[in-house]
Amino acid sequence: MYKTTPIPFLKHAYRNLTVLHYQVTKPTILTMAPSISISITNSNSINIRDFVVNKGHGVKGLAELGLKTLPCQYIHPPQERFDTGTPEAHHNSIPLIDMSRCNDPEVAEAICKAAQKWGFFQIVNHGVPMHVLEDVKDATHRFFGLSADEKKKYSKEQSVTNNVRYGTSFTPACEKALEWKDYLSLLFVSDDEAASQWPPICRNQVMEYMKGSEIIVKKLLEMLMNGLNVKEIDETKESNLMGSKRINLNYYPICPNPDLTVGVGRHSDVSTLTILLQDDIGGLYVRNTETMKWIHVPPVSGSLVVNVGDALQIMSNGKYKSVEHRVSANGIRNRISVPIFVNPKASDIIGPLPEMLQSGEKPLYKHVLYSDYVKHFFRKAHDGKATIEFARA
Ligand SMILES: COc1cc(/C=C/C(=O)SCCNC(=O)CCNC(=O)[C@H](O)C(C)(C)COP(=O)(O)OP(=O)(O)OC[C@H]2O[C@@H](n3cnc4c(N)ncnc43)[C@H](O)[C@@H]2OP(=O)(O)O)ccc1O
Ligand SMILES: O=C(O)CCC(=O)C(=O)O
Ligand SMILES: [Fe+2]
Repeated sequence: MYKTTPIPFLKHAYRNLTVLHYQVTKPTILTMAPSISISITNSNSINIRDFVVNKGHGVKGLAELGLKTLPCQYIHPPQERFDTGTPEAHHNSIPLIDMSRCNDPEVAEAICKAAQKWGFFQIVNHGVPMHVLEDVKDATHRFFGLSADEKKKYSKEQSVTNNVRYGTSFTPACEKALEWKDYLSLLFVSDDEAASQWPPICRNQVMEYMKGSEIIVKKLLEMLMNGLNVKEIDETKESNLMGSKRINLNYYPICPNPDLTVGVGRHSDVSTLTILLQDDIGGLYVRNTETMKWIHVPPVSGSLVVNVGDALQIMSNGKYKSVEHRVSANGIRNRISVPIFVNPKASDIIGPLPEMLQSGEKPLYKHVLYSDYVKHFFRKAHDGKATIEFARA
């Protein structure tokens, strides 16, 4: 890698139009992804959005240019940046729950309490084999190790199906500041579709992870329903709770100025439950809804992070909380995470469960078509807890 001098030169205050100018000392070839090189001379410039979003290099391709400074398109306003200065005391973190005694009422109680207070908890001894977790992490690194051209085959523009999507940031077209993350999003429709459409480099490992987590997902939802006095999960409820699954592979490359940007901005998930596998790097922060402070979710080897999504907050009429969370960028190591979003079916209508309203409780949410709800989420930049207002009664 050759040496470059001052990067970037910020042309305009606003990001969409900004062109990043490089000044490069001799020689003028920057080596990037294995098979690609860009020739940059003193007069050359590249358009960041075009390079990252349209050309499919992603933020990983950008990071691999050897930037010394964060491009202005990624600079977030001060109030959205991470102040890692005063972390909450260690005891005040999300619960870590041992699922090996999953028929013990105390375990069920701990889960329901965590879903009410934190909306987040971690589980160990969950029954998903360790090699399945390791394999899907390796597969994630393999997918993002592909060339930009290979990955771009799965982009919105080129993918033969809407159910497979490679992208970067969250909604680049709507965002004032981009997020420092690339992703591959896989909506599970059927074994056959996954076998023919998911990228061969990771599909078996993702399938194993998805199938391997089915038992614990069911168990968690049963416990949570029990806590709402829902004794039987009939066909409709089963569809509302776990009628569809989406698995995202997230990649957060090393960032030149992690303090100025975010990996993922403040949001709540639109799922029923999310089961998240993170590696050992750390960077996920959860809002403590009582103090409003951000709490770090420490990586625990072999654990899975579980969080309540908006669909479950709506169905439980607000009893279980889908809590705001966000991810920092990292200046030293690349990070990956693999969430499984367990959702209602797109065609389901969701609202507070009848059991929640039996005793005269007022419905906090109206009934909404789930696909309308998700489209609303995907139509805007991350905006914290605002999404759920779409379903407010
Ligand atoms: C990426 O960064 C993220 C992602 C998240 C995700 C958190 C979740 O909770 S995901 C769980 C979402 N639930 C489901 O997927 C349920 C089942 N699926 C559906 O209901 C449908 O697939 C659909 C989501 C409603 C989309 O249906 P379709 O009619 O096929 O419409 P499209 O044209 O494909 O999409 C509409 C609109 O949304 C954008 N979009 C769709 N899928 C994704 C995706 N996986 N990632 C990002 N954006 C997506 C798409 O761009 C379309 O907008 P256009 O403007 O392009 O038309 C949390 C945090 C993150 O940082
Ligand atoms: O990477 C993480 O730890 C969390 C990512 C996340 O919140 C999401 O994909 O919805
Ligand atoms: Fe999330």
